[in-house]
Amino acid sequence: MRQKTKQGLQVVGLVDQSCHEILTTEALAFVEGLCRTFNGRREKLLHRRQVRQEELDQGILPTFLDSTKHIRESEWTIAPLPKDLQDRRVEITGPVERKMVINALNSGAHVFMADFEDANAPTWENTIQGQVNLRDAIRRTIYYENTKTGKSYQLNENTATLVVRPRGWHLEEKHLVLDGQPVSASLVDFGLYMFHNAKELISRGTGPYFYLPKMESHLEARLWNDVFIYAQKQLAIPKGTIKATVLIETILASFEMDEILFELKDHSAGLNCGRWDYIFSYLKRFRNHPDVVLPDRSQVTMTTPFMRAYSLLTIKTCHKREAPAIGGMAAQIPVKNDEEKNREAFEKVRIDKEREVRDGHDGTWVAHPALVPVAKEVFNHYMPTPNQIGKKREDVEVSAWELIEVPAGSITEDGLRMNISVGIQYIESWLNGNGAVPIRNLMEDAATAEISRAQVWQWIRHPKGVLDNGTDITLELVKRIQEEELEVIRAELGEERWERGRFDEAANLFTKLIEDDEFEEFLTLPGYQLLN
Ligand SMILES: CC(=O)SCCNC(=O)CCNC(=O)[C@H](O)C(C)(C)COP(=O)(O)OP(=O)(O)OC[C@H]1O[C@@H](n2cnc3c(N)ncnc32)[C@H](O)[C@@H]1OP(=O)(O)O
Ligand SMILES: O=CC(=O)O
Ligand SMILES: [Mg+2]
Repeated sequence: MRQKTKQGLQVVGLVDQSCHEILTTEALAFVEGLCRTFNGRREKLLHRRQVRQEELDQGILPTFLDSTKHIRESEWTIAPLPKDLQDRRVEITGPVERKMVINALNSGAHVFMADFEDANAPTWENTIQGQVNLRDAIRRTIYYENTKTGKSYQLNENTATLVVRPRGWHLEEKHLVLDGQPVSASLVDFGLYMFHNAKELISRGTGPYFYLPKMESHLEARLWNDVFIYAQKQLAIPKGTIKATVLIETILASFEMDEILFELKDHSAGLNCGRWDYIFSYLKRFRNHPDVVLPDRSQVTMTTPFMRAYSLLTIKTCHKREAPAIGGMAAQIPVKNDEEKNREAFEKVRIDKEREVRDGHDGTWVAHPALVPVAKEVFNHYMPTPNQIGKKREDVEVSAWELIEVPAGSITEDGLRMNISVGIQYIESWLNGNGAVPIRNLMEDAATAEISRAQVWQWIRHPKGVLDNGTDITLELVKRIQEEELEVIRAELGEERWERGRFDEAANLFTKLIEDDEFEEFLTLPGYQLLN
């Protein structure tokens, strides 16, 4: 069904009651204004990413920019933080699904990052229903009943501060078309949320707060800042009301942290270490460098030198600018029906959070409500104040070389099998509308799945792509293992789940991603063509 605004934004997709409530004429006009004003710049910045890739392919390595030295070397700070973003010691994340929104807000975490990005498969239904869920949560009318169990859900008196992550600049929303072109998904998620909720949030003593994903440069941050200025003006709310935390989750952004904070400084709420996309970005941007081959995914941790360098630099940079530096996501989640494994998983999370807080992070992410107390206990112990922005970490020195240093390690058959199996299982879930899934007792989302497929792509192509038993990793080997792993998945899940699943499509997409010499920028781009 198609619906057309006066100005020309078309809705291409099912228009149900939720759509009528969210896609009002006024809301669509607001989104259209955003798209008309900013899409040209978005496209240019995406093109710039390609140019930067070509330079990297030619061996021009990233460095701290000469042109912005004055920003790095001068004294300035971000604007003061609002009260409800000063203590962010535990942040839970999750997709914008109704039950999870309620559970996350009730979890005891200080912040809930409601995710239209890595944890969400952007079906039209998830996109619109996500907006409905957030609208209802903000107004505290949200209610959910599980008809199978009879369990009902509503908000507790005290809930987490809500922060929303719109989709990244690279994604489009095909169900909204302007002048024949799908519009920017970032502007849709941001625009609809702002339009419906900014004033309501302010009236309730909080504000429109965002997490901004997958940026590659300070110019992309400047675009967001201009979007904020425009939106605040259009909606007649004070400049600086919007606050945004930028995920440093691309290798190139780690060379521009000061500049990113500076661009957003009236709207900044600091930086976060998006470790999973960061690993993916490292693989992606150096994909044509035969020497930059990472070991098994499980061996690349936050204590791997290039990851540790990035996390410490984030803390130092943020604190110099009076900005919070939020830590990242440990992938462990509770293990059901195995106490010993569950204890080990919790211990891994505890160790990760202890390193973060002792280094100087002001808060951290958890993927599951059961992990909130774990992270909270660690942060309460080591961080008696609301944050530790006062810990300046001037002792930290990180060179350009340390940010990109290739780590040592091995590639094992288990690691290869895991990448293939997890990659396909994740894509299959995503195609079914689930963007965050438990696989082998770990949280998997779009970022972790990207690492899996990028590693296989690289290992096939580079001479260092050799298993620790001496076997060369070839496309033929990967295809054979893929067949075997599909049989394992089928046996594990059972015939019924297999038959109603989309495993053939997922396996075909995975094969295409690793077969194509042209590295696909994001798996969600071809994936989106298969999504309703
Ligand atoms: C790389 C990055 O970008 S990280 C950030 C993006 N990723 C995420 O946000 C992942 C968030 N986590 C999740 O989605 C889930 O925890 C998963 C998919 C990993 C595991 O989910 P499940 O196996 O269903 O968890 P489990 O069965 O243990 O859940 C128990 C309860 O906790 C709830 N729950 C689990 N995780 C969350 C969460 N993150 N937020 C809110 N509620 C949650 C479940 O809804 C369930 O509720 P119920 O008992 O009322 O039915
Ligand atoms: O978004 C977070 C990440 O680790 O990626
Ligand atoms: Mg990410």
